[in-house]
Amino acid sequence: MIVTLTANPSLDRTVELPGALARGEVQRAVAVHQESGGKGVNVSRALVASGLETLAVLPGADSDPVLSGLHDGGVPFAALPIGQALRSNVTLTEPDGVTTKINEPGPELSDDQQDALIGLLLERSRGASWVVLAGSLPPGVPADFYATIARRLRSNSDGTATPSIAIDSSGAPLAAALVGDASGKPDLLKPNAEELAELAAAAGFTNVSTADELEADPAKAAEAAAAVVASGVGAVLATLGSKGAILVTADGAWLATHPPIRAVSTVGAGDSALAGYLLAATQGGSAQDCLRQAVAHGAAAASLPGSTVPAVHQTTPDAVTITALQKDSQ
Ligand SMILES: Nc1ncnc2c1ncn2[C@@H]1O[C@H](COP(=O)(O)OP(=O)(O)OP(=O)(O)O)[C@@H](O)[C@H]1O
Ligand SMILES: O=P(O)(O)OC[C@@]1(O)O[C@H](CO)[C@@H](O)[C@@H]1O
Repeated sequence: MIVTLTANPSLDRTVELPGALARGEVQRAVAVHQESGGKGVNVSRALVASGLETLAVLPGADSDPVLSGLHDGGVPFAALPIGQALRSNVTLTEPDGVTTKINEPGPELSDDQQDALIGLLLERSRGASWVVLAGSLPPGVPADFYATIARRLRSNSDGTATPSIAIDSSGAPLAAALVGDASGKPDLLKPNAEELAELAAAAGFTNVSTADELEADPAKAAEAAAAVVASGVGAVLATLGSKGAILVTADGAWLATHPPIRAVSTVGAGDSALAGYLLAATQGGSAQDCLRQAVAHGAAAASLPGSTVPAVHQTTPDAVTITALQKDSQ
């Protein structure tokens, strides 16, 4: 069982434009898609699509459209009512694949609600193989929320094995994943290129590069990710958009690439990549198998509209090329 936590879920509305986005103009949409979203929710949706056992833990009332969508989509969830509506995030897609996203801050969670959400997660993740802590934190929630949860999961004394912990976030909550002792640090981090640049700087990597440089140079990205692993994180799966992804562990570093696809909407591609990784990991796959399935899932997600997530049969892992990389700078 893979449990996901989305502290700041969203109703994702994707608006397809007939041409390029024209600021200040009235434009007519060609189509609109609406899906329950938020990073952990997307991971759970992708796992359900491939028949894996998962539970999405999130705040929200039963009547909230995000929860109704999960219910209708057959995605198991456990929700904490918070007396406020969840947010809506809007995505504008242009025919050439350019995607513009506007994310709301989301409803504030009080201290009591934060404690209750952690309690719900701890209770429902007993016996889980993985817990995924994903997405931004809503207003009121401290940046070290995920580290606090990781510590609580690991200090659980109920006799069940501690799950592996994956974190996919950005900004301050992501940087906080590197602070403190080992018990608060994740087994797996899933940054994109921009987040990897921030993380590497936070990990003290002096040869810091921009996101564009890391996307263009996987060897440099592997060096940056190796600095993050050296700071106490189990593994870094860094997704590099159309350039594929790298995986860096204490044992090695690899690049995975997929032949070009026609990108329709990249929203949720990173979440699908993480789901692909976890799918292979729970089937006992090697590091390279996990990376291969991550990139196969990411490429399939990018070729689907809105934040649609692929099932494993829609992915093409055999088309993915894996190359070993040197992870340490010379
Ligand atoms: N234009 C593209 N062409 C081919 N594959 C893509 C493209 N964009 C994304 N992907 C695939 O999806 C994976 C994740 O993409 P990306 O690095 O953009 O994630 P992300 O920024 O975390 O996405 P999100 O936050 O929207 O889920 C990549 O590793 C790659 O496999
Ligand atoms: O605002 P956050 O929490 O950083 O990201 C939220 C979000 O952009 O992430 C998913 C795509 O990865 C979408 O479903 C959702 O709208």
